[in-house]
Amino acid sequence: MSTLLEVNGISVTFDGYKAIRNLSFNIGEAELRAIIGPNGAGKTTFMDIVTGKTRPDEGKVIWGEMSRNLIGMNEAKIAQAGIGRKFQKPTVFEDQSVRDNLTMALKNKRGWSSVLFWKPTRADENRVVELASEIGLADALDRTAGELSHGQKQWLEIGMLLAQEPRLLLVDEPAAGMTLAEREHTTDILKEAAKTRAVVVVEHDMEFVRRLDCKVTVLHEGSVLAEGSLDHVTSNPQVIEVYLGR
Ligand SMILES: Nc1ncnc2c1ncn2[C@@H]1O[C@H](COP(=O)(O)OP(=O)(O)OP(=O)(O)O)[C@@H](O)[C@H]1O
Repeated sequence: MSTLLEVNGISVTFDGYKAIRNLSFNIGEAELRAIIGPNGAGKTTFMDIVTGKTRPDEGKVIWGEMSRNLIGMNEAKIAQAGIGRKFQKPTVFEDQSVRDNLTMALKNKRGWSSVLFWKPTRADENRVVELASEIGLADALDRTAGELSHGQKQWLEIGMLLAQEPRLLLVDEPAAGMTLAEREHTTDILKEAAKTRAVVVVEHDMEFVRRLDCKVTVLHEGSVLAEGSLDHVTSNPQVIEVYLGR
């Protein structure tokens, strides 16, 4: 598998505290990866660095075939380069229908210049239906987003991000606040999405991570402590000590 994202020697200090210490690891094209680690391990800061929200003191984030360094690029440029981020809380337009939310996400993909005069084509309408079915909301297209359950809102937001066709999707704690059935469906959506793009999931819920059935990176004190299958990392004595033993 070729590398899509390479985090190379990243360090970040907040008020004298080194939150990220010489962090290095790679994400492949069309890879599903889980990132776990105890509170304060640096998971959110890692996503903030990749998306341009936080600038590291040292290191590079190398992206794509052209090996562009993302450090120093602003958040909008990084999003345009193909990196989407799903925050923990869903941020859908509550007063709009599922269809309109997905349509707006397609519209955003076209950029600001075309936004004013943009009208969805038949192909766009079909894409909206396709996206709704990918996220399990085909029957809810005309429902108002505000009426959806928490899990459904999360899926809608994932659909809105997929509408923008990112090559890398970063997802922050998708399982939080979901029922078991919702968590299972979320796993399916993320696994399916990762067939055609890289998906990186930060998650505390171990059962959810097990169902993702993918390579796991364990962070601790801002560095990679272990990497491999969930069984491999959870049998590592250091991981047990710093993370699972708590
Ligand atoms: N803006 C900031 N200013 C000061 N310290 C920060 C800032 N952001 C993060 N930190 C510190 O950096 C460390 C890493 O935090 P981070 O939020 O990345 O961890 P995390 O692994 O996402 O934790 P959690 O699982 O609790 O979300 C923590 O010690 C945190 O307190």
